[in-house]
Amino acid sequence: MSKIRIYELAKQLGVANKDLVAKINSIGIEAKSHMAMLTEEEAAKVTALYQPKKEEPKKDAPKKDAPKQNQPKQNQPKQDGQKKENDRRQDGNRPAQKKDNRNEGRSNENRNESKQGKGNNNNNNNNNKQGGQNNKGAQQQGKKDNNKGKDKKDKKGNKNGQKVRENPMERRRREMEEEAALMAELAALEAEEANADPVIKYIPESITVKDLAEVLGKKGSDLVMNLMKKGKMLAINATLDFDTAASIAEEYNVILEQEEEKDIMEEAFGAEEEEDESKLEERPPVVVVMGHVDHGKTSLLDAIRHSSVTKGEAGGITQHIGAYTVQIDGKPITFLDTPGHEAFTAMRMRGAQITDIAILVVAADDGVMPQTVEAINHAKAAGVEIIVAINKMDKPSANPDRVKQELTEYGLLAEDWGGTTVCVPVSAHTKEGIDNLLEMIILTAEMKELKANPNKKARGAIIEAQLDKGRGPVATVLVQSGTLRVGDPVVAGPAYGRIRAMTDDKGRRVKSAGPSTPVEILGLSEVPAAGDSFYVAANEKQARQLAESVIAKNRETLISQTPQKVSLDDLFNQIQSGNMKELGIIVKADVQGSVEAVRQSLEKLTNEEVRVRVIHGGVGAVTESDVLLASASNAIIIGFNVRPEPAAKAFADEEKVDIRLYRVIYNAIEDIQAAMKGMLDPIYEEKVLGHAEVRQIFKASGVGTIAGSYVKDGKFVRNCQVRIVRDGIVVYEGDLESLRRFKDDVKEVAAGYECGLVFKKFNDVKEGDWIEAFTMVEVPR
Ligand SMILES: Nc1nc2c(ncn2[C@@H]2O[C@H](COP(=O)(O)OP(=O)(O)OP(=O)(O)O)[C@@H](O)[C@H]2O)c(=O)[nH]1
Repeated sequence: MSKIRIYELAKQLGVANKDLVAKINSIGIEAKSHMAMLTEEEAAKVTALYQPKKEEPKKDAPKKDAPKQNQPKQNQPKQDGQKKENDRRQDGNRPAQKKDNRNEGRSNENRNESKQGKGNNNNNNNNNKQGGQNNKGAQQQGKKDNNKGKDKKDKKGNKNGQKVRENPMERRRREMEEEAALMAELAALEAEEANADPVIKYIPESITVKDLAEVLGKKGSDLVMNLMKKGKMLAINATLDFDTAASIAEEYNVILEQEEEKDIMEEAFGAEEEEDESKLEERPPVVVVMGHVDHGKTSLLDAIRHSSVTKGEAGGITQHIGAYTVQIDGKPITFLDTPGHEAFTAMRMRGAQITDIAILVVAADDGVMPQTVEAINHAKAAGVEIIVAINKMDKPSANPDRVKQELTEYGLLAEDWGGTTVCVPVSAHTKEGIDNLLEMIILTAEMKELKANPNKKARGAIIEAQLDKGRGPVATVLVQSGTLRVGDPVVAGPAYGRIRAMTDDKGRRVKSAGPSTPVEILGLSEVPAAGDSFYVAANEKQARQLAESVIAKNRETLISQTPQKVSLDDLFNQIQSGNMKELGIIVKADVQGSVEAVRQSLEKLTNEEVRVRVIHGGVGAVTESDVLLASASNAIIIGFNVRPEPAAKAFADEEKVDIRLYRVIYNAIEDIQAAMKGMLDPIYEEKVLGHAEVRQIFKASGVGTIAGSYVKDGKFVRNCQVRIVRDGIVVYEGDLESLRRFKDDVKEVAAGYECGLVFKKFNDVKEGDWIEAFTMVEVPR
């Protein structure tokens, strides 16, 4: 054993958890609770503390090996079952022990009791009382069944003793009292021990307060109350991460262990484990091309595969299946043929890490533009190697140095400037530099030592998929390991089926596809999503069952995850519950200067609990791509003097991404600051409750003017606010002091009833006045 929890050691030593924790702390080892872990060394140190005490007290108390000689009968039977407790029992048997020593003995016996039955325990108590007179106890040892009877005998014997000796009743009484006290203490310890024996329970990665309460065997409301008393304000439906739940559970003596997050597919097929080196073979790199609009992504991809998709598909030689492989000096490179980072991010969102290298296309005449920055951020976030292709070098206005200069601002320093980023000047038009770029890709890939085992069942990712009228669901898949074959039963998310046919990127029918090979497959039951992983199942039945489980799980996840996205309103709760360690923000503004200003001001808000990080900043409207990034990174979007594009707004609503729009930077900072402290001022909105007409005025001394009114619509409720309208003009707005029906105060008066209204500090109400009742309600931001 390398580590031991304190409660386990306490059990071994037979001491109360609390005492042990105190003792541990007293020797300078920090331990918050009995759940804390001790290293082997620490445990030994602590154990040592308890050993000398056993030996020390009596001169006739035997040392080390002696007990066996002196108290053989007493110890032997117990040794059979409980070697470790043996010594402690001796403590209990010793008369002149100090109080805490006695406690040790007792708590030990207490445990003993639970293990060996009551008789035995009584027996020990007797031993305790009788101190050195161990013989009786010793005679009783090992005869558990007879213990009770023996015990009685003991007592009788004592009584006899009293008769025979005229020894003072007093002493007997004291003894009885002592026994009673001892028993009570024992019971208390027993209860404590029962409590202290922690239970291990398993929970998922996150759990709601309600479910946690169930796990702990408590009422949800009790748990909320207890947490509240400890200063943790958590709603019953609040979701706690594992660590928070575990620390709460500790207080209830429950150890939480995390259930393995069971990915249906991984459970069925096993995680992609480290392969035996000898089985691995080199595989082609998978490359994605990213960059700003019109910087030449398509042209570059085009130039690379020597066709001209921009001028229309040439003779059907190359099929557009979403990915293709080119051979460079006999070495293949697989390109994802979907330029732009949307597809890339969509895949990443679904957990698919399929690309090895990202080519960042930057037009030499245009330089780094907003989408270039986005692309950099996306690639960095995914941990993908970036190679910069400075395109359009054929243009007279091309200025590669400016591009390199601008890239430095985003952490990319060109190799020839002393950095590590490979920058290759190219022209998709003249093909200048393309070979060099491809060479760099090969080099980078070699450095990365990309390998996979082709000799096993295939698994990989869906690159794109659509429903073809004639052929049904068609999916382009990228095999990541193993070899995919026609006839294989596959499952990809909710889709399953036996592969009917496979086509490669050149439109040729193929029978198999190895690692890093893109192929189009037919035969799936439905259209999977880009980014879904696919697996080859044992048979079609297994594939179908797994797909069905995925469908069911997706439904659950959709329901449970939807409200979990971060928003400023629940930021504080998330910080409190430990869910939020980093607040990601995307800043969009009208000018670059504002973006920078906001970035700096916001990042300064970082404190010990939460790090504020602007993961992307740019000029212009909030776009769908911003929302996509926010959603994938669980970030919020802040806009200055910009609006979201309508589609982005709709997308944000769908994805539950919080978009905040401001005109003044300071307001944004204030909001985030307030949200981090849980003090975001709520927004209130007036809600009209009803209307009444004043029909008669009464004066009552001590009360003031009572407006006898008739509720026309809605209702009036106690403590609502009112405005009195006379000839279209509001003459009073304030609180309703009292609401009565006849002489009684009432909670509410509905439409069609008469009532008496008294207004706070306003008596000038007149017949015919129109009263509007309203209340202010908090509205979600
Ligand atoms: N002079 C010159 N023009 C180029 C080069 N590469 C691309 N272009 C032109 O730049 C324009 C945009 O090229 P695309 O390949 O469509 O750019 P893109 O980045 O794929 O654009 P989107 O798909 O709209 O994001 C086209 O008019 C191309 O002809 C180049 O190397 N030199």
